Amino acid sequence: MAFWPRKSKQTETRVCDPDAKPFAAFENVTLEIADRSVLSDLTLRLNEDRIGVIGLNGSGKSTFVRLLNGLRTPSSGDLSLFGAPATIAEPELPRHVGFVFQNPDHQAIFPTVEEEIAFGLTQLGYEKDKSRREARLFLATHGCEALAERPISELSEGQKQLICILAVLVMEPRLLVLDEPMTSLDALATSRIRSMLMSLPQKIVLVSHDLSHFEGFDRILWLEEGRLRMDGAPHEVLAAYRADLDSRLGSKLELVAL
Ligand SMILES: Nc1ncnc2c1ncn2[C@@H]1O[C@H](COP(=O)(O)OP(=O)(O)OP(=O)(O)O)[C@@H](O)[C@H]1O
Repeated sequence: MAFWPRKSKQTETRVCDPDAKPFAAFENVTLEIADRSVLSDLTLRLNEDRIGVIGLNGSGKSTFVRLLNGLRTPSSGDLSLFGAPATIAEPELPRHVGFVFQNPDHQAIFPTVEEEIAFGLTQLGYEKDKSRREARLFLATHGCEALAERPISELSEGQKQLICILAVLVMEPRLLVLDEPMTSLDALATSRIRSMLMSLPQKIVLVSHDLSHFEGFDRILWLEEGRLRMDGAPHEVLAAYRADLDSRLGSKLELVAL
């Protein structure tokens, strides 16, 4: 599903400050699912324009980024989003946080591209006709006008993912959270989407296993078994992560050799 439950089209921003610095503040945040600790004791403040999240499978990356748009809530600790406690900010988060999933088929819900884009505008309160017109203009701005009437199901994976990103961008969120959005794309589609992401004015939090996607990023968070193993400048964190992967691979190879 692409969108969060909205309380009302007319929901006015009351508690969130879109310009809050940091946009997210975690204080001893822990999250349990089915009595298992998935995130443990996270304390950090997020304010950079480009933040990457890395870690092995199951380390808690997807769960972590879902805290940023209210899809998950902490079991304990304090989480503040856009200057307000997460539980209070939650109804306003769809206005401020756009979320892009790994699989566009889990996100796109309308038959055609134009309808998918227009839906976001109706959520902002546009009348149906105006939202369709504005959707067309928005697609043209991003060089995608030719796709407007195409059924989403008939698009390539790269085109689908691009439309999913545009469908959240049309709502002009302050923060774009992307959970492995380029996993199924070829090198060309990946490169196009990456350059488009880097040119956006939005703050971005990106989860990826492909470390090359973090070129030009400001900060990397490395999660391991639900804890923050390292947090810092990309060149330092990525080098440490690569070294850790190498040592793990090395020890596995030694075991195989035995
Ligand atoms: N709905 C759920 N029910 C039970 N356990 C869950 C659920 N969602 C996540 N988990 C558990 O939480 C842990 C972290 O999962 P998460 O998807 O956040 O990891 P990840 O780092 O994004 O993994 P990947 O790289 O494989 O996508 C895993 O052990 C997972 O099994």
